[in-house]
Amino acid sequence: MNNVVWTIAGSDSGGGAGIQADIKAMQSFGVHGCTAITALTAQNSLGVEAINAVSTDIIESQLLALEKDMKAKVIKIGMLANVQQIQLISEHISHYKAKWPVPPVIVYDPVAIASSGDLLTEEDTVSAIKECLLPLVDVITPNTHETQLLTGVYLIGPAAIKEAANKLLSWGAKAVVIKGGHWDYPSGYCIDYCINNFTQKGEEYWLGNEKIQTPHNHGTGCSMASVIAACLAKDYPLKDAFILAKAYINQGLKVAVRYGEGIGPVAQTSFPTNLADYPQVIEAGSWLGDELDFDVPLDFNMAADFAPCESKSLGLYAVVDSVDWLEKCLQQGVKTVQLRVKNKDDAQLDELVAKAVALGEQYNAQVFINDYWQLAIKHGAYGVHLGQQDLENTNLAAIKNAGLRLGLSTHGFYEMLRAHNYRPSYLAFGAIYPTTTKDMTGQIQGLEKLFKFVPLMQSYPTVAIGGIDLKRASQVAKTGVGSVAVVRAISEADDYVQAISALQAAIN
Ligand SMILES: Cc1ncc(COP(=O)(O)OP(=O)(O)O)c(N)n1
Ligand SMILES: Cc1nc(C(=O)O)sc1CCOP(=O)(O)O
Ligand SMILES: [Mg+2]
Repeated sequence: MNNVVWTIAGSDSGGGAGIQADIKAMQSFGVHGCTAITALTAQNSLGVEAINAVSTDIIESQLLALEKDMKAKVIKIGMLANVQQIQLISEHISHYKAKWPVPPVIVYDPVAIASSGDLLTEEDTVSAIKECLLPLVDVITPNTHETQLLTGVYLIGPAAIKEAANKLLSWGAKAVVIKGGHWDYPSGYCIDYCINNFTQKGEEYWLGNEKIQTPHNHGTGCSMASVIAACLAKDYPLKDAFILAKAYINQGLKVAVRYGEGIGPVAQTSFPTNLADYPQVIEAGSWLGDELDFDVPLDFNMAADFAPCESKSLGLYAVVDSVDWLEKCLQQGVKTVQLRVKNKDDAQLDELVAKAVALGEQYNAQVFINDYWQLAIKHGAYGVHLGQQDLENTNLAAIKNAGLRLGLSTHGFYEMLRAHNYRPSYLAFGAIYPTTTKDMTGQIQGLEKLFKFVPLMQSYPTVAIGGIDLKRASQVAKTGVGSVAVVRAISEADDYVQAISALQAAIN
């Protein structure tokens, strides 16, 4: 695995921002940071005294040395001190994208030094960024001040944020993260925006949390972009990298201290493990969603705090596609079962759900119905299991008011925090391993992430799903997850009775 990330940026003699912050933030996320220095700034906690641009020859010699031996998976670009530097870096990036066996992902954090905006106010600088660099950039991460300088859009509200982000996309960037640390909208909150045309067209995300009150925030921009770069190098999707970067900054701001007379640097800490440091995923129907003028989908009716499950540990969880299999599992003592049927007509479904609910009652077990929440309500099921894409067109209030439990699927940090908005009855993490039961391309989490998800969501019953077989079940259980959900490990076993008892033993 190539965990090399380069930072092409300026040195901050005060140690709080630039190259110095980048390497520390990258280190916190377990990637190796290499550097090509573009400027030697003379600064301390009171301000910037000088910016000494490094010559393009010296920058090039650093890039050539790295290219020969330590190619990067992700390149983070920070301060570029003049048009010549922008042109040089653009030429090199263009060569890497064309010639390297694996083209690097480019994260560009435009730096308008201090609050004066010096480096981004020259017209030729902005044109060089637009014309040469932006078409090569995968993710640009300006703060609101830098966004205004680059786009000319005055950021008075959410519509203006979107307009500016779309301008940056139209100039070639594949994704835009606008850091809201300097934006006080709504008052007392820090709201960040991301639009991603990188993997999927026009996916957008808003994150928010109450502003952390500290003057010691030097280096937050560089650190946030470096964490995004590090996470992308570790194959996190951008929406998860965005979440983790914000959580890391929140964690660092809470313990930041001063080292000189002036503003101290954001503290460089470690992978965020405290839920209180994570931002909120802002959604339609929430208070912050209303403040940001989100449209509420027609069939959606927000609800949170669903009925709890009897126990925090749901044990072996059989996911089956027929009433016949449901009964076989119940007969073997499986206490959590899900009816997951696809492609049946309405009349058949009604009957299947009615039978599944009756069997659950007969065996005193928790039967969840996948997808068909109206039928689950109609027949008084124990609970409903829904995916993230179901959330927009489900009347959650109806499920809650009927007293049904709600289980939610999550695939990564972003979806986990989104699900947390609804305080469901349990959270499922998947797909832990590759599976042939369902196309989970790009959504395989692995055990390392499961080890992070479980303690963050410790107030919920938790479930792991995807590619879990008898050999893997005990490893999965060691993460502390309260339940292991399987399809093929039971349905394709040579002897399902023996498989169920072996899985139960492995989990316990
Ligand atoms: C326990 C559990 N976890 C995740 C899923 C996946 O549900 P969903 O996202 O609704 O996808 P489909 O199962 O409908 O394809 C699940 N069913 N059970
Ligand atoms: C139905 C399902 N949902 C998943 C998710 O990650 O949301 S993975 C999955 C398939 C699980 O099947 P098996 O145990 O055969 O791998
Ligand atoms: Mg479903």
